[in-house]
Amino acid sequence: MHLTEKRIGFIGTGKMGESLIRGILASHSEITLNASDVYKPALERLNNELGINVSTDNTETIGDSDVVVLAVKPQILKSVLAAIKDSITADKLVISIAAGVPVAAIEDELNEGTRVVRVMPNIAATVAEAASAVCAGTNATDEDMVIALEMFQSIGSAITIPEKLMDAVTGLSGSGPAYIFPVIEALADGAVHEGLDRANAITLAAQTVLGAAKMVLETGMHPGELKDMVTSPAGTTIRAIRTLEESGIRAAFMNAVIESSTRSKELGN
Ligand SMILES: NC(=O)C1=CN([C@@H]2O[C@H](COP(=O)(O)OP(=O)(O)OC[C@H]3O[C@@H](n4cnc5c(N)ncnc54)[C@H](O)[C@@H]3O)[C@@H](O)[C@H]2O)C=CC1
Ligand SMILES: O=C(O)[C@@H]1CCC=N1
Repeated sequence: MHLTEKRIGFIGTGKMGESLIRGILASHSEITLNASDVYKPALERLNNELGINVSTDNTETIGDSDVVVLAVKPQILKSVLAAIKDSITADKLVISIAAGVPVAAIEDELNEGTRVVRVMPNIAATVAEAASAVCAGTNATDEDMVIALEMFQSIGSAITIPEKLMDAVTGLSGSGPAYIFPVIEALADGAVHEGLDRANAITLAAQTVLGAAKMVLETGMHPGELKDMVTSPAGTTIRAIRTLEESGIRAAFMNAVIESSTRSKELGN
C-alpha cells in the first residue's frame, strides 16, 4: 500500500498543518487531503486555494481519512484527543507532530491498540525541503512506518530515530529554520551596510545558505573542511571568521539547540 492510496486528514491547519498540506500536494497532486480546524477563514482559504476538503468538525475529517495528522499545539493536544477518541477506529493511523508530547501520552488518550507514529518535521515542508525524524508508537506496524516515511520523504528528507532523541531533533531541525532566518537577514544587513540594495542582498544571502547546505549534503565533506576551502591565508574570510568566533557564534547556536530541546522536554511533562 502506497501513500497515494491513503486519504490523509489534518487536525489543525495552522502554520505547520498548512505547510505539510502544501508540501504533500506539491509532490502528490492526486492525493485526497481532508482538513479541519476551529478557525473557519483559514479552512475556506485552503479550500479555495488548494481545493482540499475542509470541515470545522474534526470527527468528520477523521471519518473520511485513513491517516490522521495531529497538527494542533501540544498544550491542547490532550483535550483534542479526548474529543476525537471514538472516531479514531482501529483502521486509522495517527501521526502526531506535536513538539515534546511522547507517544505514550497520546496512546493513553486513545483506544487501546491505536497505531501512532510520532514525527518532528519542520516548516520547510512548504517548499518540499523539510528535515523530519520519525519514530514508531507501540502498535505502529512496519507498513505504518513505510507510509509515514513516504509522506515525510516526499516533502524533504526523513530519518527514523528512537523516541528518546525526539527532543534533540526538535531543538535542531524542528526549530532550526527560525535560527537561520535571522542569520539570512543579518547577512543581508551587513551587505546593505556596505551599499548593496536590500532585495539583492537577501537573494545573495539566502542562496549562500542554500549553497553551503547543499555542499555539506552532496559532498559528504565535514563542514570544517568546507570552511577551510573558502578561507584563504591572509584573505577576507579569515578576518570574518575571527570576529564571528569572538562573538561566540558556535556557543550561541549550540545553546539555541539545547534550549529548544529543554523546552521540548518540558512540553512533554
Ligand atoms: N510551526 C512549526 O514550525 C512546527 C510546529 N510543530 C508542531 O506542529 C503543531 C502545530 O503548530 P503550529 O502549526 O505552529 O501552530 P498553529 O497555532 O499555527 O496551528 C494550530 C492550529 O490548530 C487549530 N486548532 C486549535 N484548536 C483546535 C481544535 N480543537 N481542533 C482543530 N484545530 C484546532 C488552530 O486554529 C490553528 O490553526 C504543534 O504541535 C507544534 O509543536 C512541529 C514542527 C514545526
Ligand atoms: O516552537 C515550537 O514550539 C514549534 C515546535 C518546533 C518548531 N516550532
